[in-house]
Amino acid sequence: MPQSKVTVVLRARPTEKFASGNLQIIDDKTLQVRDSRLGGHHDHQFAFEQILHNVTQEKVYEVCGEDTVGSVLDGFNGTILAYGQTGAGKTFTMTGGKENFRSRGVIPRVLHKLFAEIKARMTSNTTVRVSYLEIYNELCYDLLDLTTQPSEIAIMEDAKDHVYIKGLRTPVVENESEALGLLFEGETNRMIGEHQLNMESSRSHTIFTILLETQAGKEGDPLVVAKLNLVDLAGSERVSKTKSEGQVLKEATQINKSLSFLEQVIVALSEKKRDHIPYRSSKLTHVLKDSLGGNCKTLMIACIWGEAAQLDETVSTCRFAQRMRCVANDYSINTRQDPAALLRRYEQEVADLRQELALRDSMSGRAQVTYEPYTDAQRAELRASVRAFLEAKGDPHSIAPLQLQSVRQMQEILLLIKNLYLERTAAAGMGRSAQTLPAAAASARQPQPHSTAQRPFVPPHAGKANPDSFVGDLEGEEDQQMGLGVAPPDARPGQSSGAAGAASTSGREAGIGDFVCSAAPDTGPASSSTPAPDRKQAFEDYKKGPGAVKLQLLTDNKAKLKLAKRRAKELGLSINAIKQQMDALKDQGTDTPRSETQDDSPATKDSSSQERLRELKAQYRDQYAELQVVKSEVPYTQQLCEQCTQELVLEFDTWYQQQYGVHELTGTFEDLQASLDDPAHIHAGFSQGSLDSAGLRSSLRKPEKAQKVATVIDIEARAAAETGQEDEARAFYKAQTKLQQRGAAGGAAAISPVKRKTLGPNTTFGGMQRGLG
Ligand SMILES: Nc1ncnc2c1ncn2[C@@H]1O[C@H](COP(=O)(O)OP(=O)(O)OP(=O)(O)O)[C@@H](O)[C@H]1O
Repeated sequence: MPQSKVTVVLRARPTEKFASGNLQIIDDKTLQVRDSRLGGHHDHQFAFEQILHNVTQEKVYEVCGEDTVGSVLDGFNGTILAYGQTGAGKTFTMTGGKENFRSRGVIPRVLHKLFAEIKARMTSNTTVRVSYLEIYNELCYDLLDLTTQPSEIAIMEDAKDHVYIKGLRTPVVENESEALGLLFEGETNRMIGEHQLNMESSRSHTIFTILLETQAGKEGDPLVVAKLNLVDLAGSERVSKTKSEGQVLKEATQINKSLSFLEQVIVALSEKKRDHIPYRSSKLTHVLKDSLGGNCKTLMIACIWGEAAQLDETVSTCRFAQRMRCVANDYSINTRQDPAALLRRYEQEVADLRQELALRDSMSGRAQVTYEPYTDAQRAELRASVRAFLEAKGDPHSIAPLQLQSVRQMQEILLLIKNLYLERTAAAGMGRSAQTLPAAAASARQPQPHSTAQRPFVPPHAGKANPDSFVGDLEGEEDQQMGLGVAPPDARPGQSSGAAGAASTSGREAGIGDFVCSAAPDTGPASSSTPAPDRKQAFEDYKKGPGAVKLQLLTDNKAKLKLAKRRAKELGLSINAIKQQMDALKDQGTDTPRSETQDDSPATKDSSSQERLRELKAQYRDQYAELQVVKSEVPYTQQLCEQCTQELVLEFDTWYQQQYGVHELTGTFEDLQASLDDPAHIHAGFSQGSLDSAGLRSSLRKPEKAQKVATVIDIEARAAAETGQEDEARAFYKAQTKLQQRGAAGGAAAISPVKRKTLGPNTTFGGMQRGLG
């Protein structure tokens, strides 16, 4: 498998205060950082695949994006990842300025190139899907569908340990403009906040994924599949500089924490002897597992802000970048078999071959030959022929042979003959045993305790078998279909199938048809003849004995889950009530005409209302923050409950089988699960009256930027039309206009095309008020 190290490119955000005394770009691959603040000089040299300073968005795309598109279309996974301190230009690099065609970032340019390339390749049939994941405060959100709950989104791994995300929408996009539309829509749904270093700081990590499936060969051939992750990480921040407080501070803590997990993974990957890589320590590292040390070509854009005041952050970004350069990825073309297409192809092949066969048969006068499975009537007819053949007296060479017509018919004949042979051998063997060991032969007809593996072959009417008379006994054997009457290996008393079971109790004369390869009845475990108790009953006993510890764990987890749900419900109700009070206060403020005759003066009333409103806002904020925490506990605990239940049932089944020598379980998982579930607790989800998370998130988003986003009809987009970028500009402009129209038509109800501000003093509470109002 080819291997390559992660490519790392440095991009410096333009600034008038570039610290040229500290930062020296030695050549287009080397940056020297001189830190003289601690007295003396500390020089660090950092190497990159390329340094991009004062370059256009187009140049960034050429260096970082262009090759990736071709490679993804060839079936290699790709990742482009922007990393760096807050405000260093990650979002600008990846998405770019939405209002401005010229400043569009890597993602829109990749989309353009991708569709242009698909069109140019023509030979293949490619399906493009996109998804947009946001990881905010360690919870996953679908930026293309805010109604999806974080608990419905799960990071999974397939049989080959490749990561995929369950529960995330992955709509098919037919063209560039549709894909851009989803990108812009997702962008407006991102969580952003405001602090000292960035007025629109991304408070979450986002991954825009393009999934490709190409049918390169004929139907049924493996599909070439690949995914391209375009990652905009939240920026690391020093809260002393950003002056974050409240919710923004909490977010910063989460962001820094998840970036340090990312760093731990990178450190582990760059150490050759490490065999455990802690991918599962955070959602971000788990989602990026394929991109970091996996099957993927990965490129990182390290974004820096080259001012003296940001020197520490620049050094730490460069250090991280150096570690990243040591990470090696293996990559190979990915293929996937589409079972439905393969089936369609085989069906077609079978149909073609049948037609061919029918044509050949009719040309050679064999029109009556059938290739379908034998019916009972056909089988009876064949049996009669075989019988006639076997019973015919005289010189075997002069007997008229059976007319062979098809492979299927030959198989039927061989099965008939094999069955007769087996029965005859068995009958002969029993005849001998009966002479030497009469007691053993007699006991073989009795139920014996033994393990399935040691079960002897027991003809039920051994003593009566007459090897010479078997042909006549073919009659009445229809039901068994030549040995299909074999009793299942774990047949229990009264369950032996076909003639074997019946014959063992009937005492009628033995017939050849009765001699089937039947196991003797299974009466219990290898070591004991105790019959197995009912599985459900046994489960009850198990829960009091060997399963007691696990059951206790399950009970504890269920109690925790119940508590968390109850608290979430209380908080939901309380938040709703607070909101109603806030609305009422606001209405009073605007609707009630003020009267001079009232006891309290308007000024006093006004200030007490303001005071009350402030209190309510504070309560709202605190309870909302608590609700977030409580709600993140629910899916986790629920998962623990489900895991405990599963383990308890599986461990019980193993125990039950060993204890009672049972080989095949009669009940289902659900039978036993039902006795553990309290459906009201486990599956109820959030109760009515509580706010669901999507509802709550939506209620906090506001339609503030939709107009701005698309009212700017970009002159450059039109200019581009004259400079050969017409298609690209048109797609970009179309996607923006669509978003604008949806925003204008839906207002607050069409909540998706809005930008959302999170709570917190730095983001101004007015943002939240507008969202609620
Ligand atoms: N190369 C650039 N050219 C012009 N403007 C830029 C450039 N890089 C960044 N900016 C501007 O700097 C500001 C911050 O950039 P951006 O939001 O992309 O930073 P970020 O690294 O994503 O920050 P955060 O981590 O806080 O989200 C934006 O106003 C952006 O337009």
